[in-house]
Amino acid sequence: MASGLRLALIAHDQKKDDMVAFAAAHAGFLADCDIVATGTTGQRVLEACPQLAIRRLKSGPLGGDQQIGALIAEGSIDAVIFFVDPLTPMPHDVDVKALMRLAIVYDIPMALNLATAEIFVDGKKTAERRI
Ligand SMILES: O=C(CO)COP(=O)(O)O
Repeated sequence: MASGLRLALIAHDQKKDDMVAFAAAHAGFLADCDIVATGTTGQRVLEACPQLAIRRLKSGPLGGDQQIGALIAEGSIDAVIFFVDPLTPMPHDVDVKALMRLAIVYDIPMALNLATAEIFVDGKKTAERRI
C-alpha cells in the first residue's frame, strides 16, 4: 500500500554508508514514499537503489539543509531521516541547526540516527497494517 509519506533523507559524509544500507534494507518501504534528499545523499541512495524516485536538492553545505527546512515550513515534509555525524566539525553547522529547529517547531518526526530510523519505519509499517 502506498503510504504517500513525504520523507526527507539526509546523511553526513561519515554516515552515508549507513544511509545507503538503511535504504537498501527498506527499499520496499521507501518505494511508497515521496522522497526528497540533499544532493550527495540522494545520489548515493539512487546508486544503490535506482528503482526509487528521489528528488535531489542542493548538497547540504550549498543550501540543501535550508531547502529541506523551507519545505518543512511550507508543510511539504512529513518526516525527516537525518543521519548526523556528531564527531566532525561542519562549515554549515548553523544550517543543520536551523533544519533541526524547524522540524521541532513544526513537530515533524526526525530520526537522527539509525536506531531511531528503524523504529520509525517499524512504527509506520505497523500503523499501515492497522488501516
Ligand atoms: O551536509 C549534509 C547535511 O548537513 C548532507 O548533504 P549531502 O547529502 O549533499 O552530502
